Amino acid sequence: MLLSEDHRAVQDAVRAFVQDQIAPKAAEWDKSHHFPAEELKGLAALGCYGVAVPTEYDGAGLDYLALAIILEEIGAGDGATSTVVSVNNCPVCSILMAFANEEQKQEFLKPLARGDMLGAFCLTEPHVGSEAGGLKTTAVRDGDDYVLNGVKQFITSGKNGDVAIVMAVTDKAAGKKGISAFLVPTKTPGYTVARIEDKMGQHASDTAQILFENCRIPVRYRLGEEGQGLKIALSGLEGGRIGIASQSVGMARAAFEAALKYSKERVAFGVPIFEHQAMQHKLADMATQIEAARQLIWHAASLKDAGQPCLKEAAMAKLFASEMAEKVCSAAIQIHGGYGYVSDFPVERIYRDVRVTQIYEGTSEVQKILIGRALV
Ligand SMILES: CC(C)(COP(=O)(O)OP(=O)(O)OC[C@H]1O[C@@H](n2cnc3c(N)ncnc32)[C@H](O)[C@@H]1OP(=O)(O)O)[C@@H](O)C(=O)NCCC(=O)NCCSC(=O)CCS(=O)O
Repeated sequence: MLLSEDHRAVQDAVRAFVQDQIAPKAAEWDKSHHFPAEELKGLAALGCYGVAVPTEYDGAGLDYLALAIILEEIGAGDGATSTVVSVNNCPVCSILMAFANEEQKQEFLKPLARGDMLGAFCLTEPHVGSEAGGLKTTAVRDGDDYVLNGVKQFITSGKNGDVAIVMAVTDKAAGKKGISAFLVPTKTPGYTVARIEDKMGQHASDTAQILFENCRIPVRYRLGEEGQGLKIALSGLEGGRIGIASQSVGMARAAFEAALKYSKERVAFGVPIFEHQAMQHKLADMATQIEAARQLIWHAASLKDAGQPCLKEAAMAKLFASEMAEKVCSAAIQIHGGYGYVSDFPVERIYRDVRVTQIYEGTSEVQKILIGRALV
């Protein structure tokens, strides 16, 4: 698929910023677990926080293809940073665009799209991940308020975020149709960061467990109607999966480029190892897999931009890209030999960062459920 001049311009601008401001700092952020607030502001100024949000709501007014391109570029610089930006765009901004009323858009969507606020998405719970409809957090109506109680798990930007979209049960008897969605400013009393996860990778983004203890929010912060919460969450995850697929390609690309460079420098048996046919075959496979994943993502994004159903295509893109990325990053370590296993070279960090793409925003197994359903 050929990119338009406009998409190329977006790609060039974000790539230049990422290679200047993010990629050189990623290793240090990984070691110090530093949250890159300043660089995120820079990305927000480039329009990366609300890429597909219309300009009337302070977004960049672009499309999902642009978002895919942008998240690949950020992912190539730092996986963790691309996760923060991805979640803010989808599911957070995309859900607000689709389900928020005008007042909610003014109060939350505009600052989220500008980068004056950062968003989080609270669906997963300690005992409920893939079975999204089985969540236990409750929201009980009390006059003009709802009172939230429960625990949410693995929440990107749960600590550094300003507002969270929270799914909670409002009618237990109604099962999946008894779940509702709420906007919860993270400063609301009763919203507590219970723990920050000590992760394998992606150290520059916070992943939090959030405790809701009698967390009281006004009824006007409910998104859509009571009972629409699961639909709202799952529709937001569709674009989110295009985003995670895109960051996977970005990380795989960075690992591939590091391996290609190393293969031209490292000498074995009298020649740079790149000269050995076995090495070229490995690199050829990696480049081909990356391009195949990218094309699946751009296809899914283009369908979404055309207003066509893309649940299956987004699942395929996420499944293929995240599985591909782990294999490519592993191959990049192999090409580096022992140096691939130590932190002097970037591939060790990228491999740790990329592993979770097969898990969050729906595991590979969940993507196969979605693809399988579409085949019936
Ligand atoms: C495994 C599942 C796919 C099972 O789903 P269900 O069978 O329980 O739900 P459905 O009946 O299919 O859907 C419920 C409802 O939603 C509507 N829906 C579904 N998808 C869409 C969509 N893309 N657009 C619009 N509407 C949609 C569907 O039509 C139904 O509505 P009606 O009843 O017809 O009115 C599912 O449970 C699943 O996907 N599980 C994985 C959850 C997941 O990805 N979790 C990760 C969360 S985020 C995270 O990991 C943390 C990182 S971060 O901070 O974001």
